[in-house]
Amino acid sequence: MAEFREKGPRGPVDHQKVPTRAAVFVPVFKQRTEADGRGTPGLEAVRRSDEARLAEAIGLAAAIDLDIVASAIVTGQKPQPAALLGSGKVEELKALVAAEQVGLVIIDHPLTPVQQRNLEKELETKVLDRTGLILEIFGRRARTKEGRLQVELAHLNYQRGRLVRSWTHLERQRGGAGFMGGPGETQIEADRRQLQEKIKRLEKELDQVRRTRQLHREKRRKRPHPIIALVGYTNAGKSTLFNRLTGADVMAKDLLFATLDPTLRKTVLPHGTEILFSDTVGFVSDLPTHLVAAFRATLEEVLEADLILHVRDVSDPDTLAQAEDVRRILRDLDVDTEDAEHVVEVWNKIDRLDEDERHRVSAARASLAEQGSAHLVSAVTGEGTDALLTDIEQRIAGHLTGVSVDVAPEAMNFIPWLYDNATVTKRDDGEDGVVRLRVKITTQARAKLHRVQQETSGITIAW
Ligand SMILES: Nc1nc2c(ncn2[C@@H]2O[C@H](COP(=O)(O)OP(=O)(O)OP(=O)(O)O)[C@@H](O)[C@H]2O)c(=O)[nH]1
Repeated sequence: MAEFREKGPRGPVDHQKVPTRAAVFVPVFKQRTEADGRGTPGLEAVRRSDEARLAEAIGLAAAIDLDIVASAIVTGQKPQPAALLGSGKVEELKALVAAEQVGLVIIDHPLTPVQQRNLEKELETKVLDRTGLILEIFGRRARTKEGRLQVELAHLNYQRGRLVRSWTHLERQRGGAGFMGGPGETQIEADRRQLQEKIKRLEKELDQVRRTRQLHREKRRKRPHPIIALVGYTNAGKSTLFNRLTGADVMAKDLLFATLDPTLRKTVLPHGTEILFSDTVGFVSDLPTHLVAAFRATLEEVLEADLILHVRDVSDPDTLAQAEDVRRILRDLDVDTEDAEHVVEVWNKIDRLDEDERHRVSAARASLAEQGSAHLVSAVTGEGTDALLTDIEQRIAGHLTGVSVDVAPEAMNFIPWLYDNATVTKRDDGEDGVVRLRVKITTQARAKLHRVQQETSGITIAW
């Protein structure tokens, strides 16, 4: 967890902007709330410690240009409707905020619009809740047009939710139904309409971008390369592993959500199988449902993957809770996380474990044996990655068969087809003009190859 604390704000540098002095507070209530529980019901063992929650919140805050000058776990009996925290606590925070000249307060808990407004008034600073913070981070990280549009849309939907809620809240205060008109309401109505229009415009634009991407995807689908998707909690080491496995140079920094847009890269496995690796957005606990929905399209890469690698940071004391969060989001996306054939766990950062911890992790892994194994790796040192690649190849090979193809000179035009529809693992250009190829091919492409062979003379195939 120290890892989070070491992080400085390393977002895209804006030289004109001095980092905002910020404070991070994690409310913890004796009377547990759903948001506070954060784990899966019944999974007490994986419930985050308060310290881990604080460390993560600081890490998230540091992911944007903030200078964290104060942080604390704030305990209370139960959430208060007015300002989430009781008035005594708010007073304490106010003093801290003033003493440290804090310009932004992050509350790692969902806030109702009323709570947010009241806290802003009391503390005399801007206040962000967890969703607001995650949206800020996403906004800064999105690179592609689609990514940017998705974030903007999620932001607007978030705002819309807050407008609607505060509006109904006003209604209730005024005595509820029957009250029509009035300046406040008209203004909110107008704001809502404007938001609605903007949302519609964005949705249309996004649709267009997606259609273009869909076309690319369909083109790719015709290719025979299996797709392996890397998923995992933010900072688990997906991009580092992606680089290690593909030799790519994707930004892998101590930067949360460095990968917001999916990145695809082709690589060749030890025995010559070509595959595409896809690096995807990092997950985080309490990812608001509408945000997951917004990224659904991006995550379609994951849904269509032949194999999903769930990358976990096993050096993080919170690794169990993080894994559970990732599984929950995957399940939301209709991925069967119990399917060990399809989802493989990769336990990363083992170089950070001492002897005892290694033992413990190995034992935990051994106990998994029945449900499919996990790979112990270090994306940084490369330990375990060869075995991982070999395992991937074995799993993928089930989908591919090897075929030998001899192409006579009169059928040379057929060779590019073969490169497009199969993975060529060996090629001999014989002196007799015959090109002898060894290829790996999907069942689908096999049927096509059979048809092409019947229509073209000069092709000999040993199935
Ligand atoms: N010691 C050690 N550090 C690692 C390892 N893998 C990744 N890291 C570090 O962990 C940090 C996060 O790595 P990334 O690869 O950016 O993580 P990610 O999962 O892609 O992060 P998001 O983009 O936030 O989803 C970086 O500082 C990496 O250098 C590992 O095997 N060992």
